[in-house]
Amino acid sequence: MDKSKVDYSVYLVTDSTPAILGTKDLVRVVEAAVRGGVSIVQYRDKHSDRQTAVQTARKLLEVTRRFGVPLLVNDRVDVAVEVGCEGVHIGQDDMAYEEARKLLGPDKIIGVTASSVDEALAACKAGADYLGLGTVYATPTKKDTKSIIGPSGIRSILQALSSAGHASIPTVCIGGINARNATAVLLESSAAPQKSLDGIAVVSALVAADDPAAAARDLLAKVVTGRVPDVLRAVAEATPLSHNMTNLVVQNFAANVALAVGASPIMANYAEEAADLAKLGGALVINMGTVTPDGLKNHIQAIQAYNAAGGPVVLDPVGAGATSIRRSAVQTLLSSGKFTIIKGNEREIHTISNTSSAIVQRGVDSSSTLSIPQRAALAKSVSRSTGGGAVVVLTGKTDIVSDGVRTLRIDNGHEYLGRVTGTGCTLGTTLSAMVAAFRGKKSPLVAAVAGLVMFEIAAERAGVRDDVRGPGTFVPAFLDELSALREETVRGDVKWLAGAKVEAVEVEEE
Ligand SMILES: Nc1ncnc2c1ncn2[C@@H]1O[C@H](COP(=O)(O)OP(=O)(O)OP(=O)(O)O)[C@@H](O)[C@H]1O
Ligand SMILES: Cc1ncsc1CCO
Repeated sequence: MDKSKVDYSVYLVTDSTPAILGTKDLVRVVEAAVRGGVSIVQYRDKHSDRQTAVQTARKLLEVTRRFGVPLLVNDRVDVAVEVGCEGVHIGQDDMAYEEARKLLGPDKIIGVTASSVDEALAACKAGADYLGLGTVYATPTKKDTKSIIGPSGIRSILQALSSAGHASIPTVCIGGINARNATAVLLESSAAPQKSLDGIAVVSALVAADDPAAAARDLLAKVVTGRVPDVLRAVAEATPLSHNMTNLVVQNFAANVALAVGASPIMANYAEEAADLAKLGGALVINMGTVTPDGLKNHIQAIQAYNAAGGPVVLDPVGAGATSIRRSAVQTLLSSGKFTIIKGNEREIHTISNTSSAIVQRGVDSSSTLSIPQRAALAKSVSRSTGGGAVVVLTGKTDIVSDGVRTLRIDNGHEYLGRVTGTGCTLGTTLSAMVAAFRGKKSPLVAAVAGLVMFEIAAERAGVRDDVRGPGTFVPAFLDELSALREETVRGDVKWLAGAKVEAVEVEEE
């Protein structure tokens, strides 16, 4: 397991006590929660004897390995060593970091709890792989007021970490976090410049839940939404290059949208330039809207240049189902390299899908519209079928975003977006800015959701303005609102985010 790729978004800490677990089976609860969106599990059991702890850890490991998420053991390093799980979490009173590292070796994850700036800095210095910051709020089991630091304590620690050069250490907050307070904690702590939380750790919000999978989905949507300001701030800070190889219709609109969201656009269709441009830390948009044989050759060369430089590539297969040329062009593009995001409407994404998928075969002919569960299954299966694990964004009145594991729906937007040409294309440009600026954070899914939420809430705000009387007056108002959302977010005013309609959706395994 590559430690740098661990996703800390929704971090489940188990509790086997009857007061929290009740009479349920812990392994089943964990399995349901992981299916719902938990990205990392910590087995915490202060009471069982060693043999029981080893047995339970083995059962949990069987579940977490099946879903590809890491399992850590709280405190009991010997149990972690015996079962060979991905690492441990240690508190300030538990075995010292150095001793744990000696027993586990360099490749295992060691997380450390920190309740103060000093503890956090010491843990970073020792070499901890991530920090659990808290206790945020008192809980029935943790009333020790000394360690209760609230969201403002979290923010102070994050600020100190970033000033001390530890901005890249992953952090989760822990202690009394649940679906009701998660958004507030994430937004308040993300007011710290440069550094915000990577996730939330929860105990009873999942272990005591009647439906742990639904509770995990709910938390996942909140964590992803709570990270939107991070992405927008990263764009504002980096002003990343958005290199567009796009269609003839949207050149000017796309360049203006790039500027409004905080990126630096260049419309450059000559692929010989791509190797140089790829070195500038931006992202490439490949839009097939006005495909030509020459354009296709340039697209392939540019995709390969960005792949070689490790730069993100957004594919927009415009009109992919409309002609046989486009059908084969999109296949040529897909086989020519890797994509970070593939964005298209239902017909386009369906065209590039592997139509052996039962869900797709049942639902689609040229005129049909898929239900939300079918669209979610389609996005997920297309993401899985692209070997590199591209995030698939399926647009429409409801947008679906899937990274092949987690699938979310976004219900924001305004009908004027469907009455102006090129909104899909300029959304592609927006997404390129987001993935370019957020690439160090390794979460193109979060970047994609941020782009969608910003784009669509800007459209909602523009759509209700008094000076907007139709699609014509909508376009300039939309540019204004995109720009205003960026400015508000940079100022730390994220009230607009309360209007975000993001939900995780359950997708049946095929
Ligand atoms: N009726 C609607 N209500 C709300 N949002 C919408 C509506 N129609 C489209 N959108 C939004 O508009 C954006 C573009 O999606 P759409 O599916 O229209 O793209 P497209 O067909 O590729 O567009 P184009 O070809 O014009 O570039 C998405 O963010 C989508 O959510
Ligand atoms: C109208 C049109 N034709 C080719 S691309 C494009 C822009 C919307 O996708």
